[in-house]
Amino acid sequence: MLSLFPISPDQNLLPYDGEVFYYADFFTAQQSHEFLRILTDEIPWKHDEVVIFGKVIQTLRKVAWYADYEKPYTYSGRTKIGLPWTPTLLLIKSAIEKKAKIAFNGGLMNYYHDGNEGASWHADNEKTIIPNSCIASVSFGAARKFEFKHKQTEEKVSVTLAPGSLLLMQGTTQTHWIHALPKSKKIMEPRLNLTFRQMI
Ligand SMILES: O=C(O)CCC(=O)C(=O)O
Ligand SMILES: [Fe+2]
Repeated sequence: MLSLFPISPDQNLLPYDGEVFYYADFFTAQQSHEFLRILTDEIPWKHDEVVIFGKVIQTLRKVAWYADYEKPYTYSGRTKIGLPWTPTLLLIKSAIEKKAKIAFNGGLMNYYHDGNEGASWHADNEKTIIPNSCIASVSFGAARKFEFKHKQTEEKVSVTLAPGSLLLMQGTTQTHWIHALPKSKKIMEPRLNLTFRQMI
């Protein structure tokens, strides 16, 4: 849903049980364009594999996992070894670290070819993530709706993630809320999303 007023960056988007901060113009339109072009080419995007009821299923969206010194990361029942950071990713990571005032040592990157691809409801609360740490999500390409749902009350909060935006999810967000990137038939353009994380 479009809001008449820009969301204040200092305003917590969640009403309770977590903290989510949104910065619409973290990167300029020109930077976003460049990062989309470079990262689309330089990241070795691969379909994700998830284990559902013991079966390995390939997801439509493509992913890549980066980390400091080849840290293994267990996610959706699969263990992955991180790729070494590229200069472009390090540039983005350091800009975000300055804003969030913390250091990230891992990142799950997502590539959605168009609105037929999304991310289903989940919380990023794997054992390999530092509990209640900050997850920083950067978006380039198509603007997409991103939703939060409280695990008990089922209250929903949604935000449109614009190209060049930064979303910080922190505090108890992953304990009490799940999130999703809903599919939308109207969206024809690709979207690239980088989620920087703090791993144990
Ligand atoms: O694409 C997004 O905005 C979110 C992806 C996500 O939730 C994740 O990588 O855990
Ligand atoms: Fe997530």
